[in-house]
Amino acid sequence: MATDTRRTFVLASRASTLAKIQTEIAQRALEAAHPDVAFGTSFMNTQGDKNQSQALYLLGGKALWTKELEVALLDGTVDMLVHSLKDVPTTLPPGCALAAILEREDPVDSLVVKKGLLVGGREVRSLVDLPDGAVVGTSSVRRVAQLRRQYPGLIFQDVRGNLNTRMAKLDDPSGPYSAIILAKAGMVRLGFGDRLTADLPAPTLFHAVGQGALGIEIRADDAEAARLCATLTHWETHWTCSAERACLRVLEGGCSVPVGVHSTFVVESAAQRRATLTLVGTITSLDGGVHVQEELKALVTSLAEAEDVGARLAHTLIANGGRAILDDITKDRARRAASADAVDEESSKSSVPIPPV
Ligand SMILES: NCc1[nH]cc(CCC(=O)O)c1CC(=O)O
Repeated sequence: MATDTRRTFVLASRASTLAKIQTEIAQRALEAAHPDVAFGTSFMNTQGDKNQSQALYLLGGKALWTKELEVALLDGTVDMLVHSLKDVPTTLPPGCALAAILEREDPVDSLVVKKGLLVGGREVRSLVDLPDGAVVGTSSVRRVAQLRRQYPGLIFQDVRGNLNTRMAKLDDPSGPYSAIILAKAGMVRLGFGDRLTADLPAPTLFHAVGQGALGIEIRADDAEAARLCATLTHWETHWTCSAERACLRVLEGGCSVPVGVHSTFVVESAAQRRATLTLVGTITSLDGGVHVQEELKALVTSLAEAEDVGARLAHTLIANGGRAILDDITKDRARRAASADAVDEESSKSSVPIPPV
């Protein structure tokens, strides 16, 4: 089928600096692969960008960053949504489909220490260098749950806003944060790689499902967009991230549940698409008290087999203590959402602490 060269494909994303950079990455890759086709861009603010006061945990994490974009996609205003894959719900709305998953950056979480911070006259190089009572910013329950367990002396506090805003809050001399924790991929894409103090790989932090990868979402019936996007897919990333997403789909969570993963994908044969996939999954209670961790390793020869590894891992996690943790979280969220509704608009603008301790 020949490409309709008269059509301009509009790529869209949130309007944050990171989202724009990511959209440009996708646009450049599409332009390189399809020099005869025209690609444009469009940027918009989503609910997740607008609601900066309420804890992410209470907002529920469902389609916060994607919904408005999907409306524009489905009504034909735009054609391709460029997302951080970790922000894409595991089940897409009817009529939407993931058409590409680009090669993953390092999915690790990293520590960023406040500019010029000294403890006992020394530079802070890792979390162990921080004194008891130091405030560490992160708005992810996954990070907080896992770190509370290992660093009970530290105080974890919500920090919202796009990456630039968070960095400004960190470096504010009168601000509370000694350090913040962010996804390395976003920092590198933004050109803030030199601010990363230390990586926090598993088993310190199991990263979020899909972290570090970009996904392109299209209308499910747009065969032409699908064909253009398919050339951008990095199959190793696609299979790995699809396994992670299959796990999270079974756990019925979004970015608001403390689920972490660590994946390794060893290609046995690129020509035959055969690989050994090792997936570690974790579910941690919000106070860090209970941590369930399971590992599954399998030879996979198709996307479906990779997804099956993820789904099976989820069932093992559920059976071995994960169900109780997830049920507690559901109950806790309902209780907190009810009490948050009761406070007035003004007081809900103060920073909302993350979960119960
Ligand atoms: N929800 C925020 C978000 N979504 C994607 C990234 C980073 C880039 C990536 O994971 O690809 C971030 C920021 C962060 O977690 O520090």
